[in-house]
Amino acid sequence: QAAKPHVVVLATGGTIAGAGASAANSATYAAAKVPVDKLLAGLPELSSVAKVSGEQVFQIASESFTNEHLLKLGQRVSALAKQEDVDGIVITHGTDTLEETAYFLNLVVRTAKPIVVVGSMRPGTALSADGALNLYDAVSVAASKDAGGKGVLVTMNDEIQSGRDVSKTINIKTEAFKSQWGPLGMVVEGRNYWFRAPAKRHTTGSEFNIDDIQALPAVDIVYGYGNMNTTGIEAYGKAGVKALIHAGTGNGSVAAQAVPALQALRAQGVQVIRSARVPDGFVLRNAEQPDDKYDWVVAHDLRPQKARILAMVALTRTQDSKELQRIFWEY
Ligand SMILES: NC(=O)C[C@H](N)C(=O)O
Repeated sequence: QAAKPHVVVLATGGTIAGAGASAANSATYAAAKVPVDKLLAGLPELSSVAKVSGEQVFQIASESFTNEHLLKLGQRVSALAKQEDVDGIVITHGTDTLEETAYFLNLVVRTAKPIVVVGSMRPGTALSADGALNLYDAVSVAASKDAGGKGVLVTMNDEIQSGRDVSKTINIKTEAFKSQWGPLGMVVEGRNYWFRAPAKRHTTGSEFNIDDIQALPAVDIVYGYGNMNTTGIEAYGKAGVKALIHAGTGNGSVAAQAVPALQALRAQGVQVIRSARVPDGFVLRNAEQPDDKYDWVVAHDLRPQKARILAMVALTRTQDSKELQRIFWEY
C-alpha cells in the first residue's frame, strides 16, 4: 500500500481555534485559543486521508494580521512547498481576513502543490461547529493530486473556492464564503468534484516570488460615501502611502470634491487605484472617471481589500502605472 500524502497544517489562530463559554455561544467566544496539536488530535479521521503534521505559526484573530504576518507565513509556506517530503499545505486562519492571506499566497508562492486556507464561522465548542468538517475537507483537498496547479484554494462549507475570487460575505452564517464567479468545485466525503479552473495568473505562473520580497510598501484604502470629504485622502498622502485604493461607489465612481485630492496624490507619485465598495461586478477603465487622463489604475473585479494585496505585491517590482494596470488585468 502506498504511503499516505504528507500534509502540513500551519495554524495561525482565528475562530477555528476559538473557544466559547457554552455550546450555545456560536458568536460570543474568544478566537485563537486552541493549539494546533489539540485541533488535530480532535480529528482522528484525518489519519485516513493523510499523514498530518502541525505547526503553530501564530495564534491570533485574523483581523490583527499585519504585513509582517503575511511575509512570515508566505516564507514558511514557500519553504515547506520546496520540501520533497511535503505534498500539500493547509493554513488554518481566522475568516475575517482569510481572503487577503489566500490571495497573497496565490500571488507569491511558486508551487504547484496544493495550498488550502481554511477557517470556521463557529468555535469548536459551539453547537453545529463547522471547523472540524472544514479542516477535514482542507486536509483531504491538500492531500489530493488533482488539487495541484489550481492556485491557493479555500475550503469552507463543502465548497472549494479560488483564493483569488472568494470573499467573506456574511458575518454569522456558515455559508459565508462566496465568489461572484462561483466555486471551483466541491469536496464531499474526502472526494473532490471540479467544475471550473482559475483564469488568472497564480503561483507557478506568477512573476512574483515571496523568496524575493523582504518588505511590503504602505498601501491603504479610503471608502467612498455620500458627503465624501478629503480628510482621509490627504492624511494618507501625508503619511507617505505608496498607493491608495479608492473603494468607490457604484462602478468605482469618485465624488467631484475628492477628485482634486486624488490628482494631487498622483502628482506626488502615489498610485491611485479605483475599486468599488459594491460586492460584485468590476470597475471599467475610463468609465465614471478618465483614468487615462489622470493616470489612475482600475482594480478590475478585485474588492478593495484584495486590490490592496495585489498593489503591495506589484509595487515590489514596478512603480509604473501602466505596468500596474497590466498586473491588475492579469492577476
Ligand atoms: N470567524 C472568524 O474566524 C472571525 C475571527 N474574528 C477571525 O477572523 O479571526
